[in-house]
Amino acid sequence: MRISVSSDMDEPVARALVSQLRGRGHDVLTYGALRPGTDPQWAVCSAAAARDVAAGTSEQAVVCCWTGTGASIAANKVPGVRAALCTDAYTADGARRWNDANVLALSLRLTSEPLLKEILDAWFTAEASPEAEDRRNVAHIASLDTGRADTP
Ligand SMILES: O=C(CO)[C@H](O)[C@H](O)COP(=O)(O)O
Repeated sequence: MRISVSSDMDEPVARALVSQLRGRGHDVLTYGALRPGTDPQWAVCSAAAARDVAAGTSEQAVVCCWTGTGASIAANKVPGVRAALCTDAYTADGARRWNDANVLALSLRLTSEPLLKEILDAWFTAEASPEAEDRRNVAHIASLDTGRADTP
């Protein structure tokens, strides 16, 4: 699939991320410090990658910053985006399964290359739950995006 990737810092793990995604056969579009000429500020490059997902030009995105928090906050401001900050494989599995997350946020500080592989394995293996309760939660997130929440 096509995946947009952003990072505000040119760290070895960010480069490993791009390389691992390409190695898995994905078409990777980079932003920020990974792509000279684009704005490397975490709020800017994370939102750029997230907007690709909202626009449908990328199926998913991975947004990175030192803590992962700023990248996830910025990505989640884009309507239609469900970004999840994942620091382990279990969380990545749950983010895809229960949250139907379409953007993976990573901490450059906490993610080693072996851990990155575990997180990506879980992220790309898990599928969104078809359970009614899970779909209702995800639909509620969509209603929050529009400002017309379906419940208080
Ligand atoms: O984790 C981050 C934001 O959530 C940034 O990566 C961190 O603040 C470092 O940014 P800078 O190099 O601009 O100080």
